[in-house]
Amino acid sequence: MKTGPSARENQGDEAVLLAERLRKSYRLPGQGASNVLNGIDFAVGRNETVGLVGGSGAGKSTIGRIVAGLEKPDGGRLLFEGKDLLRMNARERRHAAQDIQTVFQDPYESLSPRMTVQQLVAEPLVIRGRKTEDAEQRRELVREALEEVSLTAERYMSRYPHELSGGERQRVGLARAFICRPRLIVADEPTSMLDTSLRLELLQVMKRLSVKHSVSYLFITHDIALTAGFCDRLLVLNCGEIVEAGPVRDLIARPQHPYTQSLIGALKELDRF
Ligand SMILES: Nc1ncnc2c1ncn2[C@@H]1O[C@H](COP(=O)(O)OP(=O)(O)OP(=O)(O)O)[C@@H](O)[C@H]1O
Repeated sequence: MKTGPSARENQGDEAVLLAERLRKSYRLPGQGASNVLNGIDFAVGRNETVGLVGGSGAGKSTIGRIVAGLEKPDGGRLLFEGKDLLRMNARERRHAAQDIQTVFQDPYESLSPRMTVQQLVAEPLVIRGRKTEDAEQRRELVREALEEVSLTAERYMSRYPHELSGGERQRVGLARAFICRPRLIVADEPTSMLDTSLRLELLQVMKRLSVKHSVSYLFITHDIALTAGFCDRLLVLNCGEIVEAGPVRDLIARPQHPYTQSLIGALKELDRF
């Protein structure tokens, strides 16, 4: 296991995503710049689920937004399958965006209330502008995508987001993410609005789909307990630096950095509660 701010694992060759020296700061009116990411390095391997853990304000979602193309870093490199996402032209970036999908914490925010489930799940195909499918073929792909997340197509296709439970909405979000067969999914706290049993169910569906479709996840969470059975590897982010990185079981069993030790310690305290 490697610790320290420069902990970059030797995954460059097979990495789906490779971040090098990523920097980001925000400037608020009347205040100086605040450094959120201080030159971080990490990799996500092919078919790998990498957990990104850390406390509130550590910079986790900032990383997620940068990888998803929703925000630009101030510096560094971000290679997706060997190509630098930060140096692509608009057309290349749009193309890459289809291979990198997102699932967010709040499905209310990410699903348009005016679209039916059928339209929502089909939308990425429409955006992609695939000429190969007609409306009937698209409907069939939506049906398959819904069945894959264990939603019966007939029951759900014509519903609107407000007619779904929180867990169902997150499954629709997953179906939307998977329908274009991405290679990487950034999942930012996808389960945090669900209760414990729904949380586990959603993680099981996510795991099943990633194995079936060979997808890698960058799984962002403040809850290290969730990562134990779900992630292959963990990155621990504290104050804009990756302070520790390694296989999830090793890292939880033998945390090296004091910050990781405090996260694991809090977990054990909770168990005793
Ligand atoms: N658009 C913005 N303008 C100014 N500051 C921002 C902006 N977005 C994020 N920040 C600040 O950057 C820091 C990191 O935010 P980020 O959302 O990445 O943290 P996080 O680790 O995801 O936290 P949480 O677990 O609470 O969601 C925070 O201090 C936040 O206030």
